Amino acid sequence: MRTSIATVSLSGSLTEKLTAASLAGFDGVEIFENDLLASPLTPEEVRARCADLGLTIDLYQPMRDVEALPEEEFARALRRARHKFELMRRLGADTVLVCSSVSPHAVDDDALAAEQLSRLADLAEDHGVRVAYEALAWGRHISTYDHAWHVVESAGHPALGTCLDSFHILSRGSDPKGIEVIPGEKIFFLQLADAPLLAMDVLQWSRHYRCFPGQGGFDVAGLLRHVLRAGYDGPLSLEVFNDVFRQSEAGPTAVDAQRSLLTLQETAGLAAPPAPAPPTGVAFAELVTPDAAPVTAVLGALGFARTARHRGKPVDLWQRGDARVLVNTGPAERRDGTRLAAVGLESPDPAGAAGRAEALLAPVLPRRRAPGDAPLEAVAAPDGTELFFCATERPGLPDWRADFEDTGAPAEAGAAWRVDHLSLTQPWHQFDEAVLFHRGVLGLRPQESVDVADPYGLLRSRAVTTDDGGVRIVLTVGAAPTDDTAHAQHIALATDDVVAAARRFRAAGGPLLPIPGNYHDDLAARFEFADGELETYRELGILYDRDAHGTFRHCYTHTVGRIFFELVQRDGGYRGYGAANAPVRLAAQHAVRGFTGG
Ligand SMILES: O=C(O)c1ccc(O)c(O)c1
Ligand SMILES: [Mg+2]
Repeated sequence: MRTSIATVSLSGSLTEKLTAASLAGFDGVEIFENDLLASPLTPEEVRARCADLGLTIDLYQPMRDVEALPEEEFARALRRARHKFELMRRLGADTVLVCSSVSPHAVDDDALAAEQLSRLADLAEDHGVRVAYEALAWGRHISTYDHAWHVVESAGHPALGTCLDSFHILSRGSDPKGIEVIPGEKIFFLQLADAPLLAMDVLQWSRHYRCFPGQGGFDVAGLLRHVLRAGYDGPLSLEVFNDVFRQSEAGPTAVDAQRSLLTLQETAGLAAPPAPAPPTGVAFAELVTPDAAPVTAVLGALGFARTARHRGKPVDLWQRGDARVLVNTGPAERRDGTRLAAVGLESPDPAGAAGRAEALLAPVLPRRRAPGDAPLEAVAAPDGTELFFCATERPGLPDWRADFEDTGAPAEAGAAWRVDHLSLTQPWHQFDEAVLFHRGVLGLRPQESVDVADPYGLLRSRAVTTDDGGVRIVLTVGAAPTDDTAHAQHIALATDDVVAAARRFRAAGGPLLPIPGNYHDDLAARFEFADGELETYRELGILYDRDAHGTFRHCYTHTVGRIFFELVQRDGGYRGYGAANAPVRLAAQHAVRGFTGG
């Protein structure tokens, strides 16, 4: 179907918004009145610009406080409307959005509302314009879509139809099934937006927290199915009021928006991009560093061995069990200190996964291959992390390790070792985009969003995972960009004996993050432990958590550059990440930062 986006969803001048929408592949736009008023372009120039960019103007909006008014006030509304219809002729826009009245003078009288909307539609018809009437969730007397439709239906005017907006419908908990009784040709326009599930005033929620479908908690695809069953065949248009998107660059936001519509259409059965081929595990995590010594000292103390070296690049493979860490000291990588630059995702179908990623507008990375290197498909995540789709020991697929030569160093025993999860800090303005990217492009499932108190800020964290936990990526955001502790990334390593792993690390000279005694005192109050168990945790700085499924024990290494490691032991199918312990961990990291340095 045709795709459209409201200019209010993007940042910048009208020209910047239109350019971004066009580059991201939208077919049309809804022009917001404020964007036009603030533009130096004449309506004719806006029309020409849109035509040059291959965009149609699908909607002009909004007109407010038109219906169910005392006659004098309605006369003033008609006067305004006449001006706007004339303007729309200059723009070449044929549909205007009218929001349900919020005026204190509006009366609770459906017959009057229908009569006045009908008179407005008469005037619109004379100008070749159609009126799409939308119930605002906070409308004074008309605030639900079925009520708005009832008024439109009783007006019975050919130039009057309704505009459905998923936010207004779903935020009020209305049942979208009722949309199916509306004749498709009377749905003049469809606006789509998602939102996180928040308990707050609906106007504030709408004006500040909307997000693109797939980023929040509404079943927008379910609503779309009802709209399609009604016979709607107009554009799918995104109308997203969001404080963060208003501050972000329009170009990437528009791509994020288009990706949202692509996955939404897939879910609703309207499009079939290459099917998701979710990763089954983490093949490797790649660190880049100007100086390998500090981080390889940590890996060595954790029991990793340098088992192989890349044949053509300064990249070492460090391994313990199925946990693999690449340490890259390439010259291009010397600037930012030690950081996690790439993730190898174990894929049953690397080419298929890359094909889907490309279809969903993920930037495909140039293959940095030397002749003879195994083919590696890679895309960039929104935060710049390179994601490689690769295969380890899969019959019929090239093995990424073919590019590495064994060092002969024996890997330490530890069959149970693997990457449990990766925690990746997102740029503050790309959190929702990152969630949608990992869900849509990689086929991971977003979990609940969690707030974590940091002594100097508040972090938001959301895991995206495969159902079996083979891949777990924790996306985090928050605190000031200058806060190094909140912006560290980490690699969590699963072991079946965290106590032994912690002791080994410490015996090898690796400092474990010290945890305050108050924390362990509190654990004693919350849980019962076997004799000596708590004392061991206290001694090693091991944190503890329990959920309905099992238990979680974890501890932390010191930080090198932007990276630290976590050792975790999950028992009994524990599903979380120890979020309850994260504030203590963050405070402890702030406390040691002064003398262990970055
Ligand atoms: O917040 C508003 O006023 C507003 C205006 C126009 C819309 O289409 C809408 O959904 C909300
Ligand atoms: Mg709307």
